[in-house]
Amino acid sequence: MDKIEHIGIAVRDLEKSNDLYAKLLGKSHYKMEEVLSEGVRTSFFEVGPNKIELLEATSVESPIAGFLDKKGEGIHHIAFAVDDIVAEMKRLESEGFKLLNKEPKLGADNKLVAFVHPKTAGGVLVELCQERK
Ligand SMILES: CC[C@H](C(=O)O)C(=O)SCCNC(=O)CCNC(=O)[C@H](O)C(C)(C)COP(=O)(O)OP(=O)(O)OC[C@H]1O[C@@H](n2cnc3c(N)ncnc32)[C@H](O)[C@@H]1OP(=O)(O)O
Ligand SMILES: [Co+2]
Repeated sequence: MDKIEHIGIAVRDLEKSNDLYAKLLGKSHYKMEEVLSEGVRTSFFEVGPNKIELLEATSVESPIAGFLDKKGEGIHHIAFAVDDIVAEMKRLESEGFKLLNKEPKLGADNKLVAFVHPKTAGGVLVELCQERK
């Protein structure tokens, strides 16, 4: 794990939350992007070497919709930057963590991503992110 790549925050209204985080951080988001496969619309803010990723559900099946229903708005996941996501997935599996996807999948912000089940990671949903070449 190289660094915290982003903190994912579940929000109900992306535009409203963009305004809130722009006030909080003193700067606007630098991009918005929809990830159809995840049923999310995202908005990214840069904070030094790290990022904040706001996530709004675009479908009722979206993991974000389920999270909002059960827990409301708030921190959803922590994403770590990795050099070799396949190797890292294998290492985590060998350490007893449960991966939520067999292969890396396309994420937002030009990344390959994978997720670790929160029940095997101390109650935290962990995302691995590898920069797509
Ligand atoms: C990829 C685009 C973008 C990017 O950065 O590139 C993203 O980050 S997309 C983010 C949205 N996508 C995902 O979250 C994919 C991975 N998530 C999942 O597969 C599910 O959400 C899962 C498996 C974490 C939970 O699914 P399920 O609907 O089965 O939820 P339950 O409510 O039954 O949860 C089971 C158990 O886990 C706890 N839980 C659920 N979500 C979280 C969370 N975000 N953080 C911590 N814990 C979580 C939940 O409370 C249940 O625990 P229990 O003790 O049984 O109540
Ligand atoms: Co993320």
